[in-house]
Amino acid sequence: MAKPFIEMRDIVKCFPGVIANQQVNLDIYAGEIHALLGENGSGKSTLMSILAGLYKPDAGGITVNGVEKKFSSPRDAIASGIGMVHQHFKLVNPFTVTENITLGEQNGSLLLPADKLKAKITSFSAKYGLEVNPDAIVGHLSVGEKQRVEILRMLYQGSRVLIMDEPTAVLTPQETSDLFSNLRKMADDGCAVVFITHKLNEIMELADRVTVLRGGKVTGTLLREQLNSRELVRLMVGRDVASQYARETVGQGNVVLSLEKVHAWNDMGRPGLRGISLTIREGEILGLAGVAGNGQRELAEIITGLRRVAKGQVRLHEETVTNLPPAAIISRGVSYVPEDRLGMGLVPDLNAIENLLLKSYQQPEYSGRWLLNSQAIEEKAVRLIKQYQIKLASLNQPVKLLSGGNLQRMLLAREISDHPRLMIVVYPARGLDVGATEAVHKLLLDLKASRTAILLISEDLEEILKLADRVGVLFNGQLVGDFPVDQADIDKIGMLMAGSPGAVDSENLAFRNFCQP
Ligand SMILES: Nc1ncnc2c1ncn2[C@@H]1O[C@H](COP(=O)(O)OP(=O)(O)OP(=O)(O)O)[C@@H](O)[C@H]1O
Repeated sequence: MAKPFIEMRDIVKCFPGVIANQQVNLDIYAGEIHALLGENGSGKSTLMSILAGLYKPDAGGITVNGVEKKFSSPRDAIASGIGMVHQHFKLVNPFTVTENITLGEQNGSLLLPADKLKAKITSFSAKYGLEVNPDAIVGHLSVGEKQRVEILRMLYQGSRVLIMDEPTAVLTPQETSDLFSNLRKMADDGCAVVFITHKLNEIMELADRVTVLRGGKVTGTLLREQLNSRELVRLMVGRDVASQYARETVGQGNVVLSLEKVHAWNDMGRPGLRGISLTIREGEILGLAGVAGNGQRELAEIITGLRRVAKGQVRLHEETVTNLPPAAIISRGVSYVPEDRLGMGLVPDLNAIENLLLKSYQQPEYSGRWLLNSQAIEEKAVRLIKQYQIKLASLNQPVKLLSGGNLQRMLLAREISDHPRLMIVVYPARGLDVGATEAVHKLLLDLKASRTAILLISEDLEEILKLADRVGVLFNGQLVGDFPVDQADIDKIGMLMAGSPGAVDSENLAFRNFCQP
């Protein structure tokens, strides 16, 4: 067998209070797609950040092509042919694709005439199917295109090992399938691809080998022919995980939320919601499927008061609340777990106590006339941390250092502890491993059992079919289906998500007339 291109040996990395990597060994071969699987906080990103030169290991070593290397910066790793594409892209929006790809270039390529530079980029694009216009302004590109620019940037700088940190978390199904075929082309060309994922189906589809981490240690490395989902889950969480839940029958409770022919503009000044009507009752989960960008964000925001309704009505418990400010909506028992956990849901630089009490610190039990009751506040935070099993190195750590699963638990802990009458939750399991997903799903089902009405917006059809009582589909700002879950099937929903003919009126000129100022 050929020698590995990369060997990571006995890697140890500690953070205050946490051993993120404990004696980890990992081999990466040229021409393979190697998946790195593990629960939230199992140490995957840390290990890859060491390989990409972002962190220095406390112990252990790395060899590239048999030569021992010590990386002090990502530049060193890139010089050894190792590049990482992060979940949050590191691109400069006002610059063009070409400018972004050559940014920070050290080898003099900037001196190449612009047409030669473009030709070089275009040849990479063509070779691996990474289509993108070299003159486009990056800020105008879709998420999938931005990711292609990041990959091109790494290839342009000479990367032969491409590390992708949860590359599909922000992609549509079509973009995901394009990405997979592009990654395969790179591997066939002799590059090594390491991709971090929580999604077992992606591993089954794409990986040549999988290394599983748990609690900072490797629990196993499996070859493609040895792969089976159950074994992977067991290596990852150390036990079997429920794949189905007993579905509680829903009573015909009172209507909590009703929308009547709601229209709203999106951020681009275009119709974002186009005549949406729906209701959700007590103890009911309405699951809304749809490809991201079809009105999901606008819908959550008009209910929570973060976006103006241009026409139509929003009612909570029969009371009209259209265009009331967010504080008035919160005070009526509405909780919101947004898509963007760190940008909108939590304050990254504040600690766990501050984030957990952000909405309730003004309540009399936590604040006296002049001063906050810091003991009561801390006690409540500690109680929530324990109850929701949030793993923290310290109470004073800024929450931006937490893993995705712990962030989501913290957000849910805060929102659920307010005993909401309506919960809006957007992509709840995005970026979470199976164990954390199971925990989040259980929290939502417990909430439903306590009669909360839940609007679940998700791109994961299996999640919707597993949790929801009713299923709707958002397409092009319209609700193009609303049926009981037992009448829903994946093909039918998939057709609606893709905008099956007749479902949508494409022009909807009447909307413009309603909404023009
Ligand atoms: N910069 C940091 N400072 C302190 N602790 C950190 C830091 N980076 C990671 N950790 C901790 O190290 C552990 C491993 O985290 P890491 O991000 O590597 O896990 P992961 O498997 O990539 O998780 P996820 O799937 O949620 O991204 C976690 O307990 C995390 O909280």
